[in-house]
Amino acid sequence: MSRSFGVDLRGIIELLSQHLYSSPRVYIRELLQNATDAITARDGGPARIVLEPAEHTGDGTLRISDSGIGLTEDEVHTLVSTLGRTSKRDELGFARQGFLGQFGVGLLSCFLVAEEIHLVSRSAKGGPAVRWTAGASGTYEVVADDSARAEIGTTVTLVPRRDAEHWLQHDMVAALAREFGELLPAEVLVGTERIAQPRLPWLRPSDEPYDAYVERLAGYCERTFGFRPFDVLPLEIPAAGLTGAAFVMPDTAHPGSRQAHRVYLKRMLVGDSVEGLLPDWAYFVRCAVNSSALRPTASRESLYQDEALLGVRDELGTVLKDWLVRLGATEPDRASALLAKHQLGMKSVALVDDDLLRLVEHWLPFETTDGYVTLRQFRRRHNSILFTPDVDEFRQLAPVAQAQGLGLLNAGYAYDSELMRRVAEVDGAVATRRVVPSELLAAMDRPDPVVEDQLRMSLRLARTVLERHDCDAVPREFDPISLPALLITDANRERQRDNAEISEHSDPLWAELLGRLAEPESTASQQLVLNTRNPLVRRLSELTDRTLAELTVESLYVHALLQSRRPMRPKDTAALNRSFLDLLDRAVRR
Ligand SMILES: Nc1ncnc2c1ncn2[C@@H]1O[C@H](COP(=O)(O)OP(=O)(O)OP(=O)(O)O)[C@@H](O)[C@H]1O
Repeated sequence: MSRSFGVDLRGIIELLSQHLYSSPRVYIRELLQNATDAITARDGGPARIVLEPAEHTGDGTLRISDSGIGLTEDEVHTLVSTLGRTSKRDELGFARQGFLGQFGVGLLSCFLVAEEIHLVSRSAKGGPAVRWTAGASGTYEVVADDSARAEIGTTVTLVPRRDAEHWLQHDMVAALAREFGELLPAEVLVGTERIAQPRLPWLRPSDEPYDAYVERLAGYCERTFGFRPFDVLPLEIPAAGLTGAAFVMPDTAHPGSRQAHRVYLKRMLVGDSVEGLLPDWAYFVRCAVNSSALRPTASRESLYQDEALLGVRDELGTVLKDWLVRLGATEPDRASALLAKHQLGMKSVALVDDDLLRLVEHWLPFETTDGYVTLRQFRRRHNSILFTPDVDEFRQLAPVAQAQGLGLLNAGYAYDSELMRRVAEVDGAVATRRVVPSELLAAMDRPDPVVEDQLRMSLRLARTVLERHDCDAVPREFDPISLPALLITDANRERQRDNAEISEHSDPLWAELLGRLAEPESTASQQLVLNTRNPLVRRLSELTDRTLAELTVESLYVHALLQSRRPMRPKDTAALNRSFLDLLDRAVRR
């Protein structure tokens, strides 16, 4: 007698195909999963799954037979014919240990490729064999037929949907069975070809030398992820029934790139681009793992975000961190090569992890006025780290700082300034300090009073010219001599505050100097520091042509602005054009 599922089956199939499963290919996974679970439930019986694709059955159908526990007629009614019913949960609805399935909808995925499903089964519990036939239209039939099957187990036959015939053909079935079921703990055959290999590739047989093991895993990584790993780490978390391997990528990876791990749950593939297994900072590591305790989402294509997954993520993060610290201690050259490639990730972890902070201090080179050196080397030379939080500011201040014998570090790249703050938190406030531009000003000498006097008129003129740029002119003697002027953007109020800050940390001489520098009458937001050692600046006082003197001052301002690499405002561009073209005009006319 034909019965109805009592639901709109076509609607459900459409729901599954469009919103749950990414592709019809998952039907093979669901069939393999049911066969494996049935074998597990039989406990101790033969473990054999045979897939016969269309070329083998000869009638376009696919047959999959297992030596599992089978189904009685009653079970076919209650379990197979009732959507959402499953034998793989206990009375309280918890997933039963050892089984892959849990939702009671997997068999329906066969309707993504099949018009009809035939199931013939004989139960290990006894009773006659039973035949179940269901159509995608939503009807099914159950018939007890003792002659349908002699051995205990189940055979499912799929009659293809129109246009889905290719899903049931040999090459497709073999490829999918290999992908999903390669590690299943049963003998899996497609036709006569054996698919499953019982050994998890990352487990090391007791007689395998460690080097050969690492080499074998490197080959596995190349085949699976497409890169030869920088290093291979075996993984084991007994509490999560997890074993596997982590592969460190040899080249720069993007910190924002998606994690893509190959994950098996109870030896069935979940996917090869599964996310969420490692902390975000470990973006340069790929894992292949099998776990018996983590849970899949309903689609079985990703991991369910629960406490167990969070625990695993933390533990794997610790394993990777320990490895990094060990590498730094035992193989410093390799550690620094790795750090150089994965700087961003390392820096981001170092912000929250002191072990990694030490590693970064030891091995990561930073741009400084001493060239590329590590934080540790820099601190050894200068006691504390004076840094700029901005690359442009570093470019502008480095030559001046260098000439004054001050060590300056470029902390203008991602995470650098935060790292400096972290070092100060861990090692005390004096360990690192942000440079304030006026600090450099403080390190420069005031000009000789005679020179200052000679330049008095020029300075007055310069202040008048620069007023329209909201800029003050300040004379100082500094190196390098070749640099005529340095532009310091430092709003007055901000400067006062910075000065107060420096006074707290500096010796009394500096504090006094800074006190003198806090010229209260100046409210300009910028200062053009004119280098009184520079010949061009010196010659300013000799100019009798006022217009030429004004043009020269404006050119010095624009030049210093360009040097500072700050954005040009329209009025700056106008000044650049005016001064450059007028000077050119004068030169040509002469
Ligand atoms: N090959 C089989 N041998 C024995 N029982 C089977 C077989 N295939 C399906 N069943 C029974 O039918 C039930 C429903 O199967 P279905 O694949 O729809 O869901 P499930 O495997 O329980 O859960 P999931 O939706 O997570 O796959 C199973 O719980 C199982 O009891």
